[in-house]
Amino acid sequence: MAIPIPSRQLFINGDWAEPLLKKRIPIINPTTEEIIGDIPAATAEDVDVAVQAARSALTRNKGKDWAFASGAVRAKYLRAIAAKIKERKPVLAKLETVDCGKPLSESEADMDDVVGCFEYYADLAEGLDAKQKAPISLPMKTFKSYVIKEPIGVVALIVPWNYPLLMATWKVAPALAAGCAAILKPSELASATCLELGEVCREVDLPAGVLNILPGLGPEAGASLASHPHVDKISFTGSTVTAVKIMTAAAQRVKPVTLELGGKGPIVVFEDVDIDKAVEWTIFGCFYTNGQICSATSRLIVHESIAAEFLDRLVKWSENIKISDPLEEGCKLGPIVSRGQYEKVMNFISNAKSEGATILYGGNRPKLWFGRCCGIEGSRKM
Ligand SMILES: NC(=O)c1ccc[n+]([C@@H]2O[C@H](COP(=O)([O-])OP(=O)(O)OC[C@H]3O[C@@H](n4cnc5c(N)ncnc54)[C@H](O)[C@@H]3O)[C@@H](O)[C@H]2O)c1
Ligand SMILES: NCCCC=O
Repeated sequence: MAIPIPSRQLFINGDWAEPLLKKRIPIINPTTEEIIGDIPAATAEDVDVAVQAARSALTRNKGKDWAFASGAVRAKYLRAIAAKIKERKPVLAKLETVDCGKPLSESEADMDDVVGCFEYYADLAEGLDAKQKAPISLPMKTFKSYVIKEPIGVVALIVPWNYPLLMATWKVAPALAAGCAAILKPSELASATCLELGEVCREVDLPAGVLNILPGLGPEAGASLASHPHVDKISFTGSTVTAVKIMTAAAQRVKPVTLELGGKGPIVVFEDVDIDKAVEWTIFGCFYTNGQICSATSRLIVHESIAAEFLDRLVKWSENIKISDPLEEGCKLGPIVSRGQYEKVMNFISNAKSEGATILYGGNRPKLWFGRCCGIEGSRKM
């Protein structure tokens, strides 16, 4: 099924802008490994322009257009964005799937979450108005104290590829609800749906500069944002290695950061469980999002009295997972997002083997045409 891939530029100051150095990055469909389009690649030069646009958005009309508008005004935009995304769900879900490889049913669920998230923060933005200037009682009558909630300023939002539009929304929606102006830096591996958010912002007439979208390489666009003197805060989701770089850059200006990173998620199975249920949840935890989820149950600790039976059923379940083109009905496992990630996974398998692990199922490409998929169950005897 051919999906039209929109050709977009950077989204800066409410409009599309060609990257100043005219750089672009190919979009590779991980299922077919074909180049199906390209995305603009921002560099430090574009980051400067976008940061300036965001600062102007905060101060325009003395802040009354955005930063110091009522929460109800901002909520109106958030709801309008949610409505447009709901309208476009079928197209956005397909675009997400061809861009990052997750099964279509999961991309559809992500789009529902995106809509829900914008609506949720619209409610919170409205709720802010009643909380403004809440008095705080003090023992001394000569002083008055109030709580005033103000946006922190310009925020840089740097996100990964496994939930491209959803991870972006988790950051964009609260930032906008609070009255910040934002610069979103999607992952170079999956930026297509984040760029469509730019088109949605245009259609709902979001004030110019309130949201800017700058795809690009991490060390170029991402690093320039992290170290920019006029970015007030950074929110990052991704790997720990990158987080260290971002935190180091932010520390030079004592800039606050919020980090959501990866880890190793163990699932612990006791001897008194319903084995089939426990197997089902282990499989879900491990293979959802093609196994590329921060909360993946990537470490399994099973009580030894049920281990043999548990592993046996785990393998049987694994054999029944439908591995296919993620656009295909019923697909449960699509391709790994990129060649780089595929190689990382294969390295994990090879390291596990050399440390004495037994591969119970998979561990190789399941079909020749299907370049990058890998299903594995392993039991480490170490
Ligand atoms: N905790 C969570 O909620 C959560 C959610 C999703 C993913 N993750 C984690 O994300 C990781 C996978 O994502 P990834 O491979 O895209 O991570 P990554 O750290 O390689 O990249 C994340 C983002 O950071 C950017 N980046 C890379 N180098 C940079 C630099 N020097 N300065 C600034 N930005 C830079 C990338 O371009 C991308 O946009 C996994 O570890 C996963 O567990 C965590
Ligand atoms: N449901 C989204 C979880 C994000 C982590 O990868």
